[in-house]
Amino acid sequence: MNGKVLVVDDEQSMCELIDTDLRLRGMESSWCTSANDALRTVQEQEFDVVLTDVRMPGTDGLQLCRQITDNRPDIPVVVMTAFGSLETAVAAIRAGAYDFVTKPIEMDLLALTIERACKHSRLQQQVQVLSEAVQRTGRFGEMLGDSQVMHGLYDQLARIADSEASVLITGESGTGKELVARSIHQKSRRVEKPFVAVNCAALSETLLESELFGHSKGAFTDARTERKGLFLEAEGGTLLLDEMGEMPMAMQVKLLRALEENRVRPVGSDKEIPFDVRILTATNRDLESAVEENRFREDLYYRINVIQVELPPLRSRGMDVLLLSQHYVEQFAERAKKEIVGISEQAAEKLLSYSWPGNIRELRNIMERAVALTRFDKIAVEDLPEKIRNYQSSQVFIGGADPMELVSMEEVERRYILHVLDTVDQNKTLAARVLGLDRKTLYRKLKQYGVDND
Ligand SMILES: Nc1ncnc2c1ncn2[C@@H]1O[C@H](COP(=O)(O)OP(=O)(O)OP(=O)(O)O)[C@@H](O)[C@H]1O
Repeated sequence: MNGKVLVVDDEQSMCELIDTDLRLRGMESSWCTSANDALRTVQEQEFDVVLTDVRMPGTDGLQLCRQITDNRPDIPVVVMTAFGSLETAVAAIRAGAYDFVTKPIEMDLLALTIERACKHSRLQQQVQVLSEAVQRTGRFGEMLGDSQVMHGLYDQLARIADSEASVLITGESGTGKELVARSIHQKSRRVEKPFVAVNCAALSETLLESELFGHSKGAFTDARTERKGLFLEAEGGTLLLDEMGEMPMAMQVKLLRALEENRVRPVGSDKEIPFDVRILTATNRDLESAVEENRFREDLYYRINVIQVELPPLRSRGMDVLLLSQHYVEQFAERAKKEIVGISEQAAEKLLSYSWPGNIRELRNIMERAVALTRFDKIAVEDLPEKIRNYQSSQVFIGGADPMELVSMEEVERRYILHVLDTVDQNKTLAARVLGLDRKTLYRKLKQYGVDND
């Protein structure tokens, strides 16, 4: 056990007894015999928990509890009440106490309560830090994230925002590809001009062609008026072709021609119109395999993939899960006019160990639901869906199958690198970014481990 406890009791012998016991359990501890002394000590030193008796001459334990929760809400207070005095216990909780224990004190139970309170206090501090981080750092445009892998991404985005090169944005569904495209546009010199996005999977081939290139009046049955098309609507700005992997083959040919010539020919027209648009594409498909299987044109692939931006899955972004959760809780709580400050420690643990197949979109939906459901001032485990509550994570078992097995640092490194690779679906560029290694070093290490580097 670790943590620092301030024990307050007007009986010195009681203070000494608890103090000694807590020290034996590995905790740090100090004691005072009056509430006023305690208030002073809390201002001078940092504590994880205050444990106080209720009945004391002068300022009593309940008043002390009120003053601490008003001035230092980050320090949980545990109150000691006499056995059978339930009213006092209720009054203590109302005064803001984290929990209570009854006298005569059962030391194991007290230690457990204090341990829980310490954990709670640490989480509170973490939430506070996260909340400040949401306000302050870890942002690129509208994107949030303070993890190493996200900072790597922000650097890359800052470098490419002002170039004119086509960018292929890849990543699992819900990882923020559209948001990245918007951010690139917002940071580029095209920012004053339009950003236009089109979902290539949502339209049939003919509709997609007239959506992108426009059509002349009477070009087909429904074409009663002339239409400009998205390439021309985005003039001077940026066009995002989303779900590019779904684009029909015949359309791919037409798109390639337009990109090569920087001109579009509206459906039913014989005039070609030049355009000045930066093209961004996004896909959650593996386009390289699609090229190999002849489902995607190789020439178009090279044309759109001048620069590739790979978005890491949420499960490889570490504490960003909590940062984003906190952000959405604040957003939805404000909308619902509910007083919710954050996420309970237990709920945070569940969120951190879940695998997030639907990434940030899934997390956003889950937080919206949790805010609507919760009856507490913090999102609790019961506010989370069953799939998260019951999720069995395959945690990194650095020690291997046998928990008693002791291994060398080198072996720990090998196991961790392989674990990260598994987590990002064997994507070596992403794994290198998560690990903070350059690709060459990662390749060298994988070669040492006998992993195929193709
Ligand atoms: N880093 C981030 N910070 C804040 N919100 C994010 C972040 N990434 C994604 N989101 C939010 O998550 C949701 C999904 O993002 P987006 O639509 O950009 O994902 P996508 O990868 O394009 O998904 P799909 O492949 O399904 O089209 C949006 O509500 C977006 O605002």
